[in-house]
Amino acid sequence: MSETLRPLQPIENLHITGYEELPPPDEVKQALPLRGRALETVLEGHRAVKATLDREESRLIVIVGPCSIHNPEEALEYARRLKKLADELAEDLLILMRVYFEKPRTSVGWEGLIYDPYLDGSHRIDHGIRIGRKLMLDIAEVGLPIAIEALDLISPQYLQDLVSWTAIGARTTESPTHRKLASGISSAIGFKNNVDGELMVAINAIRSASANHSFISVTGEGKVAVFRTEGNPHCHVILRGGKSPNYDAESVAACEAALAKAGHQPNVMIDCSHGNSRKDWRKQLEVLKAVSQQIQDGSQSIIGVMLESNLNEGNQPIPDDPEDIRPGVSITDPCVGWEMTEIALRELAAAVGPALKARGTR
Ligand SMILES: O=C[C@H](O)[C@H](O)COP(=O)(O)O
Ligand SMILES: C=C(OP(=O)(O)O)C(=O)O
Repeated sequence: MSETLRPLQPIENLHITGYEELPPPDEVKQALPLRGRALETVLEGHRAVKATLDREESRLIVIVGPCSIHNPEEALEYARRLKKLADELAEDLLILMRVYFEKPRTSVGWEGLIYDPYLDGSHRIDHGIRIGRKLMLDIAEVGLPIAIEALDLISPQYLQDLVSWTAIGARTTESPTHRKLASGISSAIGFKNNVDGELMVAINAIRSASANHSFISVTGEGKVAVFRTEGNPHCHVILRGGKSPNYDAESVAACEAALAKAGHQPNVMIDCSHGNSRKDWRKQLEVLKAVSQQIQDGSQSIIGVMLESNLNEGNQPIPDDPEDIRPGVSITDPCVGWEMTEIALRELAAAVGPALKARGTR
């Protein structure tokens, strides 16, 4: 299956062991088309998130779901449960599901469903893209808008039409190529502070992604091309903690001030996980409560929260035999289990609803 690159010069491809061609994005999209209810879900997701960032609507955006998805059936079961909850809380919360397929590792580790769908190091990216796209279509068909992290610079051509909100992660917020990509992405996009907790990289990322750029990518037909962008007008910050947490009112106010100084909208999302939870799922609930309290106390800049949640709580190392993976449990960062997720989001909606309504809209 894998072909070997024959070097033209003895200095080329010294460390490349082979390659496989992928079908062009349009071919995959034609085989797995976005239409009907799924298309309506994506469009409504785009509209509602942007309306919230533009302060035309005042619900709280909630990005909730597994740290990473490794089992499509379990992800769909999660989506069905979440859809019911999203409908129940729709007056106060705009709920999107985290459908994270590409994991940025600190050093090495499983890199997500797209990169290694069989969790065995075979890296069947050709299968991963199709499996991922099919699952995204199924989730959108259920009626839940989708949130992803854009990590790879080419895979958006295969998948991004299904996405209603995008994140650039802590390890790539400072990357010029990701900022350029973000400038051309159709959905609203959140930039995390970096892993050390440095905020200015996210503010600079917004400045960059709001501007026009040119970069190299592939077309739907699979041809290499120069893409020109006009800049993304719907960028915001995500505070995810770093060396220390940054979800407290003082950190949020500092972020608000930095955004205002840079001439950007004071739109801040809080990630309850990662550096803010010290990767302890119980602490995510504490962070969520503290953020809820800030909104009740009148915060105007917090437009959303992110929660890592799965069918079952906690996480697990990937066993040697993927058959031994415990069902519904994260194989990356620890997640809140479903029962606690329901309780926490119901409490959040009841607590912040009146304050959000009092915020008003333009
Ligand atoms: O969200 C997931 C992880 O925090 C991220 O991919 C880094 O994980 P790692 O430090 O375990 O590699
Ligand atoms: C990798 C993630 O987060 P961060 O970039 O904040 O580490 C994530 O949200 O899955």
